[in-house]
Amino acid sequence: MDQNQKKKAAAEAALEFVKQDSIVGVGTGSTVNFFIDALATKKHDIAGAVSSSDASTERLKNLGIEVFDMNSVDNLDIYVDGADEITEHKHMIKGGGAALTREKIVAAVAKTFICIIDDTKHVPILGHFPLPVEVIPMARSYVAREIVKLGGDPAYRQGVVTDNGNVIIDVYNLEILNPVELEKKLNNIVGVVTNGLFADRGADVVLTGTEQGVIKS
Ligand SMILES: O=C[C@H](O)[C@H](O)[C@H](O)COP(=O)(O)O
Repeated sequence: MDQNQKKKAAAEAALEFVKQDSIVGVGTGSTVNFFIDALATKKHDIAGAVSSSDASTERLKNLGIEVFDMNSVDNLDIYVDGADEITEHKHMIKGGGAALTREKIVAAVAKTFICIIDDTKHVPILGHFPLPVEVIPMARSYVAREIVKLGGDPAYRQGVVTDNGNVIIDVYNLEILNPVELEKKLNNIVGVVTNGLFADRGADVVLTGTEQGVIKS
């Protein structure tokens, strides 16, 4: 079974959490694309979706799923999204696809965060995957200098503009022993919109696609 088959299996397993007539929070990325395709098979059973990126919105609409404005939704049962890394404490690094800020907003509103991944995403300590930080463009150099003070190696993600019109700094060479604390410290730097640590609000349910099938934790 290859990585894509594992992602697809995890994504399809998330369907069991989708409640009748509900609005579903939808993340971004290759694993979520499998979820959106699966969700389309239930489109007449749900009220619609809220989306964390222009890319997911387009895919949802193309498959006939109504996408609501986030400001018109005051609560969500579930948010389904992938991750770039996840620990046994369900802390994550996200934002490999630059969608971290909208992902964090939708996740914040949802009661249950369901993380769908293949088994390569599990790590003992976060930080091997470079940590994405979304930054207001004029603050880019300042934020990079502040990140160096925190012990990271910042790299500007060339050519990438987020859906919010900002830039991404990827932080290399971090061994993140206290993700909740680092998440707060990075968010305190002026010019940072948000960072890709999802630790203060991590996942609630993890569905991992493996050779042996989907494991729920
Ligand atoms: O910005 C992108 C998101 O945080 C994705 O959820 C994350 O990068 C995982 O993506 P994929 O499912 O493609 O591995």
